[in-house]
Amino acid sequence: MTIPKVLTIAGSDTSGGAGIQADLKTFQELNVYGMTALTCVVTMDPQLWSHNVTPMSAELLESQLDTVLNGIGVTSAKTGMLSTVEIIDAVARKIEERPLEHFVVDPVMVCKGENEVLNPDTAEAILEKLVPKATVVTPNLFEASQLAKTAPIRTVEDMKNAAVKIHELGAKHVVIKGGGKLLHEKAVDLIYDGQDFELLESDRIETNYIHGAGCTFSAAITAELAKGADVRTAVKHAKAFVTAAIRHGFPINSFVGPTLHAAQRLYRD
Ligand SMILES: Nc1ncnc2c1ncn2[C@@H]1O[C@H](COP(=O)(O)OP(=O)(O)O)[C@@H](O)[C@H]1O
Ligand SMILES: Cc1ncc(COP(=O)(O)O)c(C=O)c1O
Ligand SMILES: [Mg+2]
Repeated sequence: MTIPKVLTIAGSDTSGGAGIQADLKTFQELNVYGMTALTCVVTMDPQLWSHNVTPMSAELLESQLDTVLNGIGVTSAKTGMLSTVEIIDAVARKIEERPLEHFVVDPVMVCKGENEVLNPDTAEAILEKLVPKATVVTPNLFEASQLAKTAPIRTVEDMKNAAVKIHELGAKHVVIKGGGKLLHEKAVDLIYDGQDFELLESDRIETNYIHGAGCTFSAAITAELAKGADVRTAVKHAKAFVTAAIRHGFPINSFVGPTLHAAQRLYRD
């Protein structure tokens, strides 16, 4: 049996719902073989749940990328939290050395519940160095406004304008996640390929347990691409996967609730 091999280049969410943990759980659910290049470790204050990000050195990240890209090989890879400009540079260099069939860039700039960009320099580096190499880029509304350098995005029309600008940066497909924050009754995501817009709508679930939803969504896209789906089909399967995961999200303490990565398997949603 051959199983597609995939890589996530992302941070560790110690609480298990987002980051590299969400990616690996999603890969496992979707029948691909997951590998990792760790960029940083995120820990939380047990009393306040404020986040602390400790980056890896760029050298250590490069060694991990060499192991996987040069020593094994993958069909698709994704990025998540990258934390420093040096790490983003290292990722860009390694991907240039060994271009991938599919490269999904999830331009993580914020953690849910936190409003500040983790590091403003990284937003600019992601835009310049990684977005042009992306098969698919998957910003949430905040990240899309940062990449497109627009005012806050509130409507589907705003999403379309931002998608055009992000496509001009060089990404082949732009997927903007409206999620629960758009002025819309549904949870709407937008796909743009430089020609056509397609809106994906799902029921908007009333819940606070959506920690890691974006990581789960981009990991599912990466897995589906590795299995041979075209981008639109991959995004649609990923949307169904994350919607089920959100529907069965649950609290792990009084601060945070992740999505349930196993939801499709356990509940046949
Ligand atoms: N309340 C919700 N109900 C249904 N789907 C949602 C909800 N919130 C987010 N989503 C979906 O989850 C996926 C991740 O989006 P989002 O939570 O905005 O990303 P991020 O975690 O990167 O901020 C998208 O497909 C989005 O539409
Ligand atoms: C390591 C890591 N990556 C990514 C994220 C972003 O998660 P989300 O999928 O909710 O956007 C977080 C949020 O806490 C994180 O800790
Ligand atoms: Mg995100």
